[in-house]
This record gives sequence, C-alpha cells and structure tokens, in this order.
Amino acid sequence: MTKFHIPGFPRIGEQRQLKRGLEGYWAGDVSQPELLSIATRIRESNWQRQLAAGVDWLTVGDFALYDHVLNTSVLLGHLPERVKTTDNRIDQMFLTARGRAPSGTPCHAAEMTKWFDTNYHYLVPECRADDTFQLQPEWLLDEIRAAQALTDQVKPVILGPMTYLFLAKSAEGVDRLSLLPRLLPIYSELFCLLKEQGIDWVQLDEPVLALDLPDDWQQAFEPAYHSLRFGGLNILLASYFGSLERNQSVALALPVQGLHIDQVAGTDDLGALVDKLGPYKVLSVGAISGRNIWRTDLDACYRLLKPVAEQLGDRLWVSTSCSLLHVPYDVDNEAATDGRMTPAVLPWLAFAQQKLEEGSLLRDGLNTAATLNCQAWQQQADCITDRHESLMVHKPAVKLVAQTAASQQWQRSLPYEQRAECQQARWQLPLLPTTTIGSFPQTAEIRQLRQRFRQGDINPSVYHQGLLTEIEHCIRVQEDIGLDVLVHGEAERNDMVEYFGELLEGIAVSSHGWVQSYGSRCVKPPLIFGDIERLQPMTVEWSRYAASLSERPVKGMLTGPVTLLKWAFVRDDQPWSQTAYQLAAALRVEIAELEAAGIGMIQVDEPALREALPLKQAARADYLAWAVNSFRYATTAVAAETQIHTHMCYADFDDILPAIEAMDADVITLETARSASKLLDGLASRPYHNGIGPGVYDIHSPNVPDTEAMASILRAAAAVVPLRNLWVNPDCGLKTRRWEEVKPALKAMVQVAQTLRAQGLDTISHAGLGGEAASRQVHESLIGHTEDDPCPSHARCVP
Ligand SMILES: CN1c2c(nc(N)[nH]c2=O)NC[C@@H]1CNc1ccc(C(=O)N[C@@H](CCC(=O)N[C@@H](CCC(=O)N[C@@H](CCC(=O)O)C(=O)O)C(=O)O)C(=O)O)cc1
Ligand SMILES: N[C@@H](CCS)C(=O)O
Ligand SMILES: [Zn+2]
Repeated sequence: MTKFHIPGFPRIGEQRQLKRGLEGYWAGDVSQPELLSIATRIRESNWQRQLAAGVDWLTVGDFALYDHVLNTSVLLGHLPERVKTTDNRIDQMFLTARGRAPSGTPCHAAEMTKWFDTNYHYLVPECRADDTFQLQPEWLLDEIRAAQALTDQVKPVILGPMTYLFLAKSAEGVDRLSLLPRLLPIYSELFCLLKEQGIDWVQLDEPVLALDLPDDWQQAFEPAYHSLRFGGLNILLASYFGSLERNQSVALALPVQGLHIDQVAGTDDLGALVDKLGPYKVLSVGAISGRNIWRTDLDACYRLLKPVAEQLGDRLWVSTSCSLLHVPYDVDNEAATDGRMTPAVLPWLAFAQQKLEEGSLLRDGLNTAATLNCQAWQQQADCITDRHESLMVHKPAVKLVAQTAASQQWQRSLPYEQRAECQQARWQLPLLPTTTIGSFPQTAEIRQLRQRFRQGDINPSVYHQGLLTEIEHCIRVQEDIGLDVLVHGEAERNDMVEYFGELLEGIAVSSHGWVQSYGSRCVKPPLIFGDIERLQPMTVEWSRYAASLSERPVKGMLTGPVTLLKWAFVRDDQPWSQTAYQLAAALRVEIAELEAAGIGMIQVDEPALREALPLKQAARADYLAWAVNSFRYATTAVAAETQIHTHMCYADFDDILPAIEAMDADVITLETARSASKLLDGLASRPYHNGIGPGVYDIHSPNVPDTEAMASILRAAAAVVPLRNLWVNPDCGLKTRRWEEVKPALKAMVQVAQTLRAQGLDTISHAGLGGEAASRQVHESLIGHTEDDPCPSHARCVP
C-alpha cells in the first residue's frame, strides 16, 4: 500500500505565535521557558494536523526557533567560537543569528543568505581548517520523544552532511570537503542514538543533489555515505528544488533505503528511475507542490503514479515536493476574516493544511479505486477545472499585449552616453551624487495606522493624510541631511511586493498567508492567479506629492517584473516569462504616468533577479533573456532625459554582470557590504559603463557607518568605474531601521561624498588604496558590527 508523508511543515505558528515569542524574548518581555513553551505548542499543533490528516510518518526535527540550518550547526556542535560567551545554548544560537541575545556578549552575526532559489534565508555555517564537531542531540531527542507519545511512526528529518558543508562558508580558503572525515562520525553517532530511541526511518535532506554539483562534490558523495554507519536505520535520502539529472546515478548508488525526489520542480523520468531503483528501495515522489499554493490536479498525479504504485507497491510513498515551510498554514483562515482575499479564488487554493489533505487523498486514491469516485476527489477535480476555465483568469487582450512584448527586443531611444548627457543637463547633479534606496523607517506608528485603517477604526482620508504627513517628514529629513536625490520613503507600502499585488487586477492578497522569510520576519506573498491588468495608478499620487515638496529631484519607486513575480505565488498554467511580461506591461504604463506627472527619475527594483536564476546552468540563458527583456519592456518607453534607476541586493552579481549590463538602467545601486571586493574585481574585469552606486554601508547595522570604510569603497570603485558614473548610497532600503539610526548614518554618508568631492577627482581616484586592497580594508572595517535588526537583505560579514 502506498504511504504518505511530508518533508516538513511551517513553523512560525498559525497566528505567527513564534514571531511574537521571539521578539518578546529578545526584548526581555518573554522568558526563555515561555518561548520554549510557545515552540512546544506550535510543534504539537503541527503534529496534530498531520496525524488528523492521516500521515503514515510523522515528521519531526523540522521545527526551528530561528532556522533549520542553524539547528544543524547546533546539533553538530558547530557554532562559531565567538558565541560561546554564554552557556545558554538557545542564546548561543541567537548570538549566531543576530549578534545579540539576552545573555552573552554581542558579536557579529553569521552571514544569512537565500536557501537555494527560495525567498527563505538560512544562517551560513562557518568552517575553519581546525574545526571539530561534537554531537548535541538533546533537543532533537526531546522532540522525538514528545512525538513518540502521539505515534510510533516518527520520522526525524536531518540536513545531510554533504549539503551542510556545501552551504557552509570557509575561511582561509579551507576545502570544506576536508572536514568530512571529522563530520561523518558525528552523523553515525546520531544514527545510533536514533535507532536506540526506536526510530526506523530518518529523512536525510541532500537538496544539493538538485544542483549542477562540481565534480569533486559529486564524487565525494559515495565514499562519504559508505563511511556512514546507519546502525540499522532506514534512510530516506531527500533531494528537492529540481531534477536529479546527472546526480541521479550518484543518488542511486548510495547505501540508503529510499529516495525522495521533487516531481514538481523536477522532471526526472519516473519509469526509468523505478527501473534503476533496485528491488528494495523506497521511492518517495513529491508530486504536490511544497512551494506554490494551487490545488493539486490529483487526476494528473494519479495518472503519473498509478503505474509506479503497481510496480513498487508499498515502496511508493507520496509526498509534497519539499518542506511546506514555503507556504502559509491554512486557507480556512482566509474565508471569514477581513475579506482581503478574492472570494472566487479561495476554492483554488491549498496551503499547508490543504496539502496534507490532498496527500492523504492521493494516497487513498492510489490504494483504493473507490476513492476516485468519492466526493472529495470529485470536488478537487471541479476546482481544477473551474480555475482553468475561469474568465477571471483569462483575458485575451492582456495575453496579446504580453505575447507581442515578448516577441520584441526593447531598448531606449538613445544609447546610455547620450542619455546621460541629457540627464545631466536636466539635473545638474554634483559629482558623487548621494541618494537612498527607497524605504525609510516603517515605524510602529505607520504600521498601527495601517492596521487601524484596515480594521475600519479610521476612515480612508485620515489614513491618507497620515501617509502624506509621513512623506513630508521624510522629504524634510532628507533635505536637512543634504541628500542630492530624494525618495518619498514608501510609508504607504506594507511590503514592496504585496502593495502592488493589492492594486493590480489578476492578483489576490491574503489576510493570514504569512510565510517565514528569516527568523521572526515574515512576508505575505500575493497570489498571481490570472492575466494582470493595471486599472489605476499605483504610486503616482505619492510620488507627485513628494516631488511637489522639494526643489531637489525625487525618485519614483517601483518593484520590477521579476521581483513581483518571484516574491509572489505565481500561476503554474503559463510560463513565468508570460507573467513577467504582463507585469512589465502594467509597470510600463505606470512609468509613463509617473513621467507625465513630472517625475524624471524612476527606480525599478529587481532584488530578486539573482534569486530567480535557475539552479541548473542549462536553464539560465533563457531565463536571463526574458528577465532582462521584460525589465526593458517596462522601462524603455521614457524620454532620454528621464533617468531609470534599478536596485539589487543579495550578492553574487558576478555571474549575472552581463545581464545587469543588458538591463541598461541609467543607474544601478547594489549591495556590496559582503562582497565589495568581489563586485569591484568583477567590474575591473568587465567594465560597467552606466551609472552605479555600490552600497557604501551596511544598512543592517544599527551603528553609524565608519567614514573611512565608506570612503574606501568609493575610492576602490573609482578605480574601476568612471567617476562621473559613481553614485553614493546605502546598500539597501532603510525600512527596518529606526530614525535615530538612519539620520546620523546618512549624514555621515553625505559628509564622505562632500569631502571626496572637495578633494577633487584626481585625489579620489588615485590617492586611496587601489581596487582589491581598498575593498579588503572596507571589509575589515565592516566586520565586528552587531546586529540588533537581523534583516538580511544581503549577507553579513564573517571574518
Ligand atoms: C527585501 N526583503 C523582502 C523580501 N520579500 C518581500 N516580499 N519583501 C521584502 O521586502 N525578501 C527578501 C527581504 C526580506 N526582508 C524582510 C525584511 C523585513 C520583513 C518584515 O519586517 N516583515 C514584517 C511584516 C511586514 C508587513 O507586511 N507589514 C504589514 C503588517 C504588519 C503587521 O504585522 N501588523 C501587525 C499590527 C501592527 C503592529 O502592531 O505592528 C499585525 O497585523 O498583527 C504592514 O505594514 O501593514 C514582519 O513583521 O515580519 C520581512 C522581510
Ligand atoms: N526600494 C526598496 C528596495 C528593497 S530591496 C526599499 O528601499 O526597501
Ligand atoms: Zn535591497
């Protein structure tokens, strides 16, 4: 009989209880026992949901107070030495994640970066040549014991040794693979303990199997797994986020008892895989999306899996493609609340709870023919048909515009050099113009104002007036600081993606659809369900008002097509590129209206451009082609003297520099705090000809940035970028900071620009350190900061 399990469940709590618990604990308002009891209640509620849905294995070990990779570092006794200023294990973990905890000495936080191609961030393990590991299994064993009180079918999930090391970062050029001989015995020790505790199956996650692994990593898999001692446990090796492709033979050769594959993101040939599986191994097929929220076409899954079930019998497990960490809790929370969700869309949705029900139904359908005629199966099929045929989804005129846009290569009317002349004639900006990335502090007052408006406690005009007052305050502060190019501050936005989702047709938003982004921070991705139309201006009024308040230029501020797409739940019934062009079409009109309203500088943010890069090299060129062209479609209808800016955070730009160049924005502002040297080296070998503002300070530190560090970045940049093209800005938006932090930091930044200007061009480009040496100095001066706001729009420094 086919079985059903899931690789993992959301952990922030249905009402974001963990967020409140964590933030209360960090602020000193919640005790550690209280925090741990919140965590226990969330885990138990998650388990009860799984048991009620009839899972065959209860998944345990997927919960994390902050992050599951950080949990693995705790499990392996592999936290950085600098956090051992307290004996409290939980606080050691928070010191690693945030640089601060109620006990222990503040230190610099570990680097945080994106989990594969998702919008979730993990804490990067730090490796050194002399690293040792020591098993710290108590928390996991406690969770297992608690789960075993509910069922004896408990399946712990653990991040595998290869993925753990692959995701780590090594200092001093240490070969991370050289740590395997010290790491593997710790896993063996753990397996022994799990067996002693009555465990039969362990899910060992190795999602790196979905990457184009470098040869040495691919070749290291087999000897590593052969040297593990499993102590009689059955291991389900789990790969997700893509096909196994050239790693398939590696995965099949490992001495494990089962293999989980992602059959939503991946396209492995199931028939061929079954033939190679051998006579004993289990195949777990992730046929239900763990990343998206559309109801699953169970008939299609049945057609795919029935022949496999016939061949494998009880060696077929059905599952979600990956952990449900990436989807919200329960669609039922949307039905009876403030009515934000488009009602017609509700039956089309499956959040984590509904995915449990789908998996259970699919298993039953594969096991018992009668299930295929039951009401639940039929209803599911009706929802799929209804969605595919809905007039809300399909708008032929919109499709036509997007298809036409996709069939052309878009470009500005003049090349950059000529545009730059027109723009300089218009704006007369000084050398090294100063600006910011867009958002200013989202204070508790702004969030509460929005909440009161949503709850109907204040009327629209009071809300509106409140926002205008915020914008005016923001403009006055920027003038006072002496910035050259201003922004309106984004006070009206709950989020840079959700805000646009609320205003565009074809996109729904939720009331409770929270998904963890990192630690206690969450986002509510909008749901792109149909062809997208812009029926109203989205930002024009705020930008026009802001511009009316100052003599200085005020940038319009939009989120770009790729980021709107990537940070939403996107439709799965057409290629991403089509959706991107539809979003771009809406933005193109918005940009035209901004321009008509006299806004002569418009920023179109694309921080997710790098994140959306396909994991497999073979798919990258196609992606970059439509991603760049959709950006250009959105931004190229403007006059030559209108200056288009873009902004990107999340490092590793070097592999997409040609695409960044092809976007042909007049100015790009980039995150550089972690990788100033990498970016500048990249620019040295591949000169960038348009305007560029390498972020001169890390907005994630509450401290006033060091002026010499900022100057160093600018001097180093001046060595590889023509000075007239160089801008001065922080490296990301300031929404998570406080005004008390923002004002002195920006004043210091403006001061640096003014000093360098006064020193003159030659001094700037030649007096400082050159290229790499300067950026090394920059890096050194950045480390050692503390982090009371762990917003990781970019990674942080590790020594
Ligand atoms: C740049 N980043 C973003 C990503 N993805 C996005 N979709 N958006 C991004 O900006 N990915 C990469 C990074 C991730 N970085 C962050 C940074 C900060 C947050 C964050 O602070 N999230 C907030 C929620 C923001 C929000 O939606 N606010 C709403 C609702 C606020 C709220 O919770 N209100 C309270 C009541 C008000 C109060 O008392 O404060 C409530 O409803 O209970 C709004 O402003 O209206 C968070 O709290 O987690 C996320 C990702
Ligand atoms: N304009 C946005 C970009 C964040 S990546 C902001 O400033 O918050
Ligand atoms: Zn950013």
